[in-house]
Order: sequence, then C-alpha cells, then structure tokens
Amino acid sequence: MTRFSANLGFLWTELSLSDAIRAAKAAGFDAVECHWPYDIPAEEVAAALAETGLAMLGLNTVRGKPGENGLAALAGREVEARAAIDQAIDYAVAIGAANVHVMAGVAEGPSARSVFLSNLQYACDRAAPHDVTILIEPLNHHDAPGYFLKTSAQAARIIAKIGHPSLKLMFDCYHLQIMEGDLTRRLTDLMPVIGHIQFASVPDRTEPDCGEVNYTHIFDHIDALGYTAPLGAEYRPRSSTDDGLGWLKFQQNRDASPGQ
Ligand SMILES: O=C(O)C(=O)[C@H](O)CO
Ligand SMILES: [Mg+2]
Repeated sequence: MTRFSANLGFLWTELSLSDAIRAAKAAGFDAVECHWPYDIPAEEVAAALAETGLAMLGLNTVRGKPGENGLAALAGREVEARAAIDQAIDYAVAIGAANVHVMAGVAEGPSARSVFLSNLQYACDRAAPHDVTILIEPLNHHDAPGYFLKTSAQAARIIAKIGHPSLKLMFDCYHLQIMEGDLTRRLTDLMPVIGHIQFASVPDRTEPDCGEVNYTHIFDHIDALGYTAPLGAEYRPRSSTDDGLGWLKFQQNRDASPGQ
C-alpha cells in the first residue's frame, strides 16, 4: 500500500509548522517533511510530531544568500556549508527526522564537484552516528537555473564515488521528468541508491492528478519495486491545500479496493 508524506514547505503554508503537521494528520497523510524549519524551536516541532504520531522524514540545509540555492558546492564557502550541515543534522536529531537534504547551490566545474564531494563526506561522517541519511537531489534547470546537481546520472556518480552508506538520492519525479523523463526505468535502475521519493504534476508542479506523468502508474511501479516508505507530496496546490486533496483520497481508496 502506497503511503504519502505531506511536504509542509508547499502544503498548508498559511499555518504554523505545528498546525500544518496537525492538518496533515487530519487529512490522512502518513508522514510529513519540510524545507527550512530553523526559525521554529525544535521542541515545538517535536511536540506536534509526538502529538500526531507522524514522523518528519526530512529537511534541507539552508540556501545561503538569495539566489545561491545552497552552499555545499560553492568553492571558498566550506565553513558556512559545514555550519549549515551541522545545523540541519542537529535539528534533524532533535526532531527525529530521518533525512537531511544537503543543497549544492549554483556552481559548476571541477572545483565545485570537488568541494561538493568533500562537504558530502563531512556530512555523511557527521550524520552516520545518528542514523540520519544525507540526500542529494537533482533540480530542474527551469526552477533552479545553474544548480550544480542536474541529473540522476550525475548524482549516482557522486554517490558511487563517495561510497558511504549514509548518502542517498532524493528522486524527485517532478524534477527528473523535466530533465530526463523515462521515470519508470530510472526508478528501477536507481532504486538501490534512492533514499526518498517526491512527486508533483509536470509541468505545473500542482496536485499529481494532471499533466504529463501518470502517477497511478508510477506509484504502482514504486510499490512493485518493494519501496514502502512514504512518498513526498511536494507540490503547490492550485487553490487551498484541503480543496486539492482529491488525489490523496483517490489513491487511498484505490489501495483499499484491491483489483481496481
Ligand atoms: O525543490 C525541491 O524539489 C526540493 O525538494 C528541495 O527541498 C529544494 O526546495
Ligand atoms: Mg524535491
């Protein structure tokens, strides 16, 4: 049965993070995830998670200055990048979050790659004793122009090069459909290195009930591959979050009615 995680960076953004966690529970999500929770005391978030019984699956390292979109591949910014990694891992440990997405930033070339590798090695060594997984996520070139990590092949090469069990791929179906397509085969091939999966309609990044990707097929395929962790609903609602949850009810009812 497919389970779903509400990405609170995009869903219920009009609510406080604690109330958004409660709203996700009331709507029937199985978990939550967020982007940058750092302004909110970790104890407050941990209390809302305990109250609802939902797990926070992940959060991101900070993006740096406007337009930077992360620090981990920026040459000369290693001190800030590692402080961002420390901050994210400490917060994740405080709220029991399983994953930290280390954001690479806008950069290119061999020096960016070597700085990224070295910061990821640092992040993995720092995260492993806490059972936190480090994720890297290719972003599409329309939403994140110049972002260092662009394709799943590039991410897979970096994961293989570092060879640390704590480093995995964030497979965001929305970004990868735009950059590469062939999602079914890519999910199969990359499954051994996937740490988390996200989705949204393409190209609009709205509810997964329209556009060029058939998510019923994708969810069934992920299920058939034996992946059981909740999938991250990371989309911008067309109107209110609650009004746009028809897709969730549809998927949950489908699971409850075998043979459909
Ligand atoms: O943009 C995305 O898809 C993400 O998952 C990251 O959290 C960056 O915002
Ligand atoms: Mg994503």
